[in-house]
Order: sequence, then C-alpha cells, then structure tokens
Amino acid sequence: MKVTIVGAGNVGATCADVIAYRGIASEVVLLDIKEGFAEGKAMDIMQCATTTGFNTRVIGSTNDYTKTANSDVVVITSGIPRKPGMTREELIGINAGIVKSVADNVLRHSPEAIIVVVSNPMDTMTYLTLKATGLPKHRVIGMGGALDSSRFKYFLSQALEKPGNDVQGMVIGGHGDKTMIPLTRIASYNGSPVSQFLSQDVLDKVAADTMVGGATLTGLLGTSAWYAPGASVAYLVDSILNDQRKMIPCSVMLDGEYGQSDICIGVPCIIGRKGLVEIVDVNLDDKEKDLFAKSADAVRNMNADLQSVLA
Ligand SMILES: NC(=O)c1ccc[n+]([C@@H]2O[C@H](COP(=O)([O-])OP(=O)(O)OC[C@H]3O[C@@H](n4cnc5c(N)ncnc54)[C@H](O)[C@@H]3O)[C@@H](O)[C@H]2O)c1
Ligand SMILES: O=C(O)C[C@H](O)C(=O)O
Repeated sequence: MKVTIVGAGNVGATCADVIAYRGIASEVVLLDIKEGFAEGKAMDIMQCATTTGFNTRVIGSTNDYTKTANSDVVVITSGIPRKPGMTREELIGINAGIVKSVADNVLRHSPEAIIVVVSNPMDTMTYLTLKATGLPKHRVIGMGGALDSSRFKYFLSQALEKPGNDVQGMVIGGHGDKTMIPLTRIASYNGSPVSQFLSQDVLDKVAADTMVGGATLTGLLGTSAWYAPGASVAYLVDSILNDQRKMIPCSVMLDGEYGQSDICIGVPCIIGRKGLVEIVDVNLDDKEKDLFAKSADAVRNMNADLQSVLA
C-alpha cells in the first residue's frame, strides 16, 4: 500500500513517521517544493528503521510527482500554518491556490487515490478539493474531527483524572475555534456518561478548552501543532488502507445529512478502503442541532471566498 504526503513540514513529516513506525503502509512518498527538504526528512525517518524496527520504505521528492504514481491515499498538508493570534480562516488566501494545484498534480499520477485534506482552513480546503477535482464525495475526506476529538478526550481525561483511553467522545462541526461542537452530552467514561462524574461547569470548560485547543498550542509553540495532527492523519489513513471501518468524525460533503447540503463539515463517518463508507446519524438534541446549523453557516460563508480560485 502506497501513501503520498504532500508537504514535508511539521504535520506531513510527523504523519510519515507515525505511518512508518506503525507499519500502516509499505511505502510513503513525502513531497515538498523546498529543494531537498522532503529527501532529508525521509532519510532521517528511514534512519530510525533499524532502531525502532519498521519495514516501511519512506522516500522524499522535491516536487517530482512521478514518484507519487499509483498512490492509494494522498494526504495534502502543503501550505502555511497560522501564527499566534491568527485564525485558521486567515490562511485561505495562500493555501487555496496551493491545495488546488497540488490536488491536480497528485490526481494526474494517482487517478484512483483517496485524498485526505489537512491544510487549513480545512473544511474550506476539502470543499475546494471536491469542487476543483470533481471527484466523488467518498474519495475526498477532510481531517480535523479526529484531532479535535483526541483533544476533547485529553481534556476530559484530565478533568476525570483517568486514563485517556478509558474516555470516549466526539467533536463534530467545523474545524474552527468557534465552529467546533464537542459532544459532551454523549461523551462517556467507559460507557457511563461523563456528566455522572463532572459538573456542568467543568464540562463547559472542557468544551471551551477543546475548541481553542489548536490556538492554545499555536500560542505556546509559535506555529501550529504537529504531533497530534500527524498522528490523527495516520489514524485516519490506517482506517482507509486497512478497511477498518472506524467511526471517525471527518469533514465530508453533505447531501441532506444533518440538515445540510453542498458543504463539507465534520460529521461522524465510517471510514474504510473506499474512503467514506457511511455518514452516521448520532441523533443530536435540539441544542446540538442548533449549534450544528450555526457552525454550518460559518463554514458555508467561507466557501464563498473560493469563487476566484474555482472560476
Ligand atoms: N486539519 C488539521 O487538523 C490540521 C492540523 C495541523 C495543521 N494543519 C494545517 O496543515 C498545514 C501544514 O502545517 P505544518 O505545521 O505542517 O506547516 P509547515 O510549514 O511545517 O509545512 C508545510 C509544508 O508545505 C510545503 N509546501 C508549501 N507549498 C507547497 C506546494 N505547492 N507543494 C508542496 N509542498 C508545499 C512547505 O514547503 C512546507 O514544508 C497548515 O495549513 C496547517 O494549518 C491542519
Ligand atoms: O490550530 C491550527 O491552526 C492547526 C490545526 O488546525 C490544529 O487544530 O492544530
């Protein structure tokens, strides 16, 4: 199984490292426009093979898409990250052009690939990729909900003072500081509602911390995060390549689901070898439905800014 990752920066290289370390794919191609950069990252990762014991072949490429040919999955992380004080939405001007040209290039060499979009603003970039390529909706998947959910479970586990792997929870909606919807009502500690153990005030704080999780890390690091983002992409790629059919909140095109159409936004998805297998309806209550509608309005407004790129 072959995976191409476009953008060998913080997120792309971390994703390649996790895929190799966990043996998720047999081959990973890292591609970047910066001369020698992807080759250097690939070589550094490959020099872990004998100490960590993996057999995945990781190679680098400076903008040579022939090396990406016949990839099963292509991950797009190319573009700029935000700096402290910025929103993800402010990246649209530069990243839209990059994502569109990268999507065209990868499909020329891997016409059957499933595309995973990571570059921000991710929901908008996923919509752009779908519209620009004309691919069917099951083949274009935006990664954001897996990361937001892992942050949500982290904050819940901290509040519960229990291990993260004993906590279940999902974040749906847009991948934005104000558009995320952490579903505290259905989050659980080994099957029991978290509301049994945590007060509403604490749950509200967990939700608020989750929503600004990316901004908090950007403030601490000076650029946006990469360990959890890279690992979240690898988790999604694993479910695709190995047909695991995990339920993962992803940004996908909606055709009436959750009351929305012609928009890519985070909803619970079954992810398997064909990409999006099914969108799951988790029965939102009225308050959650209202939050989802507001989140969708904000995400849809951003799509309007794509007109010049899509023209
Ligand atoms: N969806 C998510 O959950 C999520 C999480 C983290 C980061 N991101 C986004 O992912 C993107 C990458 O973040 P990062 O921290 O890895 O940034 P980074 O700057 O470390 O890496 C980006 C890389 O893209 C490369 N690049 C730029 N234009 C290119 C092109 N046309 N072709 C090939 N490569 C190109 C750059 O040379 C750079 O190496 C950002 O837009 C960031 O906001 C999204
Ligand atoms: O916060 C960012 O800008 C990057 C990414 O979307 C994240 O959530 O870490």
